[in-house]
Amino acid sequence: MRVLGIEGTAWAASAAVYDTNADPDSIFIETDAYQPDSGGIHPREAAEHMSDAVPEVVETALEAADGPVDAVAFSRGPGLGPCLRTVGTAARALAQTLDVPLVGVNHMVAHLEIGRQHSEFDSPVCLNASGANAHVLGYRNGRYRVLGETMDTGVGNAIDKFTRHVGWSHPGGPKVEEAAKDGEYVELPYVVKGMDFSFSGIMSAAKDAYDAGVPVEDVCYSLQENVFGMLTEVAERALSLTGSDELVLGGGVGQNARLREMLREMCDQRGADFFAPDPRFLRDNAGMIAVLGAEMVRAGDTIAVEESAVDSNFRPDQVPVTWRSDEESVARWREEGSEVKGAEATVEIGDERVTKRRLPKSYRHPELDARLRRARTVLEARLTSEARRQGVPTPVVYDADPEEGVLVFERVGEADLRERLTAVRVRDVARHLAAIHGAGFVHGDPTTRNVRVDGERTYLIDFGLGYNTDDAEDYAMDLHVFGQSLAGTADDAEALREAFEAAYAEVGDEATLDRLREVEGRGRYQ
Ligand SMILES: C[C@@H](O)[C@H](NC(=O)OP(=O)(O)OC[C@H]1O[C@@H](n2cnc3c(N)ncnc32)[C@H](O)[C@@H]1O)C(=O)O
Ligand SMILES: Nc1ncnc2c1ncn2[C@@H]1O[C@H](COP(=O)(O)OP(=O)(O)OP(=O)(O)O)[C@@H](O)[C@H]1O
Ligand SMILES: [Fe+2]
Repeated sequence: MRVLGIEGTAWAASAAVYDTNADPDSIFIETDAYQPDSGGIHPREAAEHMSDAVPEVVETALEAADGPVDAVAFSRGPGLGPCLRTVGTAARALAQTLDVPLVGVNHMVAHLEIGRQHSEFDSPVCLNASGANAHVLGYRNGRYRVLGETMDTGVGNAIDKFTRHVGWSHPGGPKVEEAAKDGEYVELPYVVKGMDFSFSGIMSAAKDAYDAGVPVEDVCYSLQENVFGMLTEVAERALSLTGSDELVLGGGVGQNARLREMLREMCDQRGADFFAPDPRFLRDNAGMIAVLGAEMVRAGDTIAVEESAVDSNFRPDQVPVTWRSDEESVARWREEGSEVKGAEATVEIGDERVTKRRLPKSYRHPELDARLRRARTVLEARLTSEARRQGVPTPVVYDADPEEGVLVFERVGEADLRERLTAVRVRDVARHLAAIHGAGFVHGDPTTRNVRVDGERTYLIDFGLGYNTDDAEDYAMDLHVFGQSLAGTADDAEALREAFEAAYAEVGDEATLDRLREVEGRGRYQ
């Protein structure tokens, strides 16, 4: 079978024909890139580029193919509305002219599937680091579940906004990478909430630092260290939560050598496998659309022209994954022995006590690493005890050594919640979170792995990402993080989530639930 793929969500007018009998690595891709004269991508101009360039790249791709095509696959979203509409129209016309089926591909799922296919991994955690998006995903129960994502802009767009501020042309990512080679580390914000993260604080701090005269190469270097450190950390959290030992990378920012180096090093350090496709498959390209399009055709997943409207907010978790079996799953935790490897720490489990060590992470800049380990150890000791005073079951803290990053706790529970999920326990967790929010702090990482279970009793552990706050947004993020961890680890995630929110509603502040709705409804494609 031969499938024509067409890509045109933002900057790349691209076409490729994938022949399922040929090696997917060798696929011929024709791309014509839009380059703005000044500033960032102008949606109208980009759409004009698409209407000029798409027919040409399609013609070139069809000429390079060995014979007629059996289907036309196109990016239905997410992306810029004017571009999507232009390319959608071209794809529909072509499918009708050639009299072949039409396939509507989710661009973000294509970014991760190309890595999964080339890697030949079974069911990896997928990190999508692209211009308008940043997600950590894992397949479970027929969908790619979003385990974590940016709470504001995509990672590439965040970097590109900084480079516009300093007057560099679009795209900024490669220029930051080049400038960073001569830079030294300066402190910038670092924001991770469970497996979610945010770039707005770090980006305004980077602009301020530049305006205050910090050498631009130092700002670039430090931006990369923090932003990619955050992405690597959340990828590791996803590996730890799901028990997976495979990671694949996707998206245009994945072309950055420092990001790839950090991810590889993190995976090496925890004994996981890492795969990043070639740059031509990382940036926007029609090869990935054609390859996923072929999988979808094989699964009978084609669409009628009348139902092929584009969707600029098309989320990856909206896609029914027809081409993979329902039985497959990213989650595959095993029995752990007396030494547990978490995302941040190794935990030695004794009969009565556990010793948690935040060992240095070699992928992280040593200064950032020391700062995070120290601060999190202090906070974890303080908030674990503070939660107990609020009546929330937590382990007793026996000893804390912030310089070494070591904590000694009472051993609690028989298992992690992810292995014993029930509605009763999930409601209990909601009440614990309401209690600590009422006392003016957040847990920061309430996942099904950071709750220990003993009969019906549930204990909160791992307060290292907690902090004092009276902002409803922060409380809402605790609920959001727990909901996402259910999606990644539970079979009946929806029902459990409802039970969780209903229990929070009974005892917690209504404003927090209102804010949760707002957080979850927020458009993320800025
Ligand atoms: C929806 C779709 O239109 C969008 N596409 C997109 O963002 O293009 P993509 O090719 O995946 O990524 C482009 C981004 O990738 C960044 N980039 C390219 N090379 C880079 C490098 N060496 N280091 C860092 N960033 C880089 C660019 O600065 C730009 O922000 C997306 O996937 O989010
Ligand atoms: N006090 C405790 N009693 C019993 N088991 C514990 C205790 N603390 C930690 N564990 C076990 O060790 C695992 C990892 O601990 P913890 O979550 O504190 O480490 P981490 O590296 O921060 O992990 P992650 O960031 O992946 O959640 C827990 O999921 C739990 O199984
Ligand atoms: Fe993309």
